[in-house]
Amino acid sequence: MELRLAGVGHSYAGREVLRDIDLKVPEGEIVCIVGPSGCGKSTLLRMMGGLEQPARGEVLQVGQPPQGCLNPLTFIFQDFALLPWRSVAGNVSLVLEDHPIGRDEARAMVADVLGRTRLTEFADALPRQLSGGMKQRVAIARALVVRPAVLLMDEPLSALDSQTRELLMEDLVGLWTRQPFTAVYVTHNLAEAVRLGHRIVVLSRRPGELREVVSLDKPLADRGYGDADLEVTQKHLWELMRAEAAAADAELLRG
Ligand SMILES: Nc1ncnc2c1ncn2[C@@H]1O[C@H](COP(=O)(O)OP(=O)(O)OP(=O)(O)O)[C@@H](O)[C@H]1O
Repeated sequence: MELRLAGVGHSYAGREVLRDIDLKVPEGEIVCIVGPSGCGKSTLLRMMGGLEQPARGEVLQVGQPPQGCLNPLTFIFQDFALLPWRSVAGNVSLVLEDHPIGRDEARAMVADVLGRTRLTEFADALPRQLSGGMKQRVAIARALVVRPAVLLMDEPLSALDSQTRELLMEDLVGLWTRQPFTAVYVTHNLAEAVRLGHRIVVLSRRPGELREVVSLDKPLADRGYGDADLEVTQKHLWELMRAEAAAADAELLRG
């Protein structure tokens, strides 16, 4: 299944935050969204996930979700949102409880996803026994267990230290390489965008408009830390972002 946005725009209390966004999220690709603070990245993600309706334009779901999909549009947020009294396996299995799935099948699905996210040996641990990075891995496992059509990630690594972020980026690349998924990934971090994005969408300052879509052909598995090719793209993204930030500052001065 892919997502298509056509002429999406939105305002809050008369203040325009998004303008005329046309965008495609193709099946099996990770689309990163970057842009200056307050340009509407999270708002756009919420619209893609159906949490909010755009005032203008439309978000279309094209094609079928993958077989066995229990929740087509699944979010992963920055703050993990784990239940502290449930184990790792218990937090993951929670999202299966509202579905007509037998106990054995649910157990097999949880075991599979814990294996894929390298959490098997932590299945019985409680969230308080885990580091921030491990907690976010549990949140990723919980999102994957429902076999989403599109994973919607809002700065999932931004609360973590830089080493942990690096490890989790490797995890996401490994997960995608073994079993490609479709995702939208909102981030402030341009290094994350060039590591994870097949396409990187650059939004302008508010009201967020599509400034540029950068495609990166290099396979995710071949993109490494400090990769020279990626640095060229990262620099280009930074030039775009810097121009937007400077223009936003100038507008503030003009009132
Ligand atoms: N529910 C809401 N009601 C009113 N204004 C809102 C609401 N949600 C967001 N906004 C405003 O819309 C604008 C865009 O917000 P949004 O969080 O989408 O931007 P962002 O690009 O994700 O920001 P950041 O990079 O700082 O996380 C901001 O000015 C924000 O204050």
